[in-house]
Amino acid sequence: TRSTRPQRMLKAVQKNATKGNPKSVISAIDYFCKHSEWAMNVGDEKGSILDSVVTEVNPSTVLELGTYCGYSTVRIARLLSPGTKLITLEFNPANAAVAKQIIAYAGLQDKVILVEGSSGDLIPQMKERFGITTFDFIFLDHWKDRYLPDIKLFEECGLLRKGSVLLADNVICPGTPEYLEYVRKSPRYESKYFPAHLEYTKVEDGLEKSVFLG
Ligand SMILES: CCCNc1ncnc2c1ncn2[C@@H]1O[C@H](/C=C/CNC(=O)c2cc(-c3ccc(F)cc3)cc(O)c2O)[C@H](C)[C@H]1O
Ligand SMILES: [Mg+2]
Repeated sequence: TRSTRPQRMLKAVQKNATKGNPKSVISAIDYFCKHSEWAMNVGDEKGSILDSVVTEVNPSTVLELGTYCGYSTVRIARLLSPGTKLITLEFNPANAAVAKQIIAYAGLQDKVILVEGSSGDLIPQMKERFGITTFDFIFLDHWKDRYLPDIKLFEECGLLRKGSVLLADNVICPGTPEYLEYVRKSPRYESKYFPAHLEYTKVEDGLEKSVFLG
């Protein structure tokens, strides 16, 4: 049967990237998406903004919602200080299988805990399963209509502290209007929009950075 796009992306990484070199894995995926097949990775332009926010926060506890193929997982994990791990949630087993191999090809498997399952089920388990008190940094890049219910779940589960940073992809395209309204109107968040473009296109998109005020 025909391969899937994630499988073809993995092949491109294995063919064009250097094992153990995260930068080359990132470049190989971006090249594949620009010259072979578009895919919904955060991409190089928004990825650079993601890099700068991760570097600024220098988080000890990190969560990513929506691993997909692991592109942003690799971008984030390569910047974490020694001993710090990121937890990434992916509910599609086929995506998780590809992401696992891409993360391993980058040599970052020891810095990543990939959990198969739905954020709605897993967020309430973070404390007991992973010994998390609060998250320093959260990257939201899963189904866009799940950003708002999941941020409310973080609040309910006491997983945010004064200064926790949430960074959300696609707040313009495809768009997350309810989430955007919530974080921009709520007195409990200080929100800032970083304009950019939809990965590998000229379409407007951007990232919303929201700091929890406690
Ligand atoms: C209910 C379970 C929720 N909890 C969940 N828990 C765990 N994992 C979850 C959950 N919900 C989803 N996932 C996983 O995350 C991934 C899903 C990612 C979704 N991303 C987009 O839809 C998007 C679209 C465009 C786009 C823009 C323009 C276009 F024309 C077309 C496409 C661009 C972008 O940058 C985008 O990130 C993965 C496929 C999916 O299995
Ligand atoms: Mg996205």
